[in-house]
Amino acid sequence: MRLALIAHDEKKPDIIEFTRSRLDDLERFDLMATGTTGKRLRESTGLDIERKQSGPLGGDMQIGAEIADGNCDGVIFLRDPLTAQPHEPDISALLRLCDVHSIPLATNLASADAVLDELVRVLDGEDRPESH
Ligand SMILES: O=C(CO)COP(=O)(O)O
Repeated sequence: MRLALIAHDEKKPDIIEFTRSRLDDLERFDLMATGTTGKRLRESTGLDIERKQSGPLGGDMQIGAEIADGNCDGVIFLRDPLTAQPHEPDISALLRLCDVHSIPLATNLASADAVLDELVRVLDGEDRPESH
């Protein structure tokens, strides 16, 4: 199962803290991230994370493309609601694609736990041997 992790600059400490607190669960996923988020998470957690471009340079669009191709099962995107972003159209496009393709999306810490809990529940179901 493939999960995208993204955080705006003001939220990077939060995504690092979140990732540390859910390390055992997150290790079960195939992870990808926008450039700087992925770099910071690799450095601080040692997780193996595929890094896309930095968000303002097209990383949000690349994750959007993964969603459109059916290669992303969830997005945790800790957005900064108080700072204008130069690539706001890219951000809106990514959020829109989550809705188009019905991809679980968390945009703050409280919902991040809820989305991850649900994805882990699905993973546990997939891991369970089939009963006959
Ligand atoms: O800007 C972002 C998402 O819109 C995040 O990009 P970085 O992870 O490269 O900082």
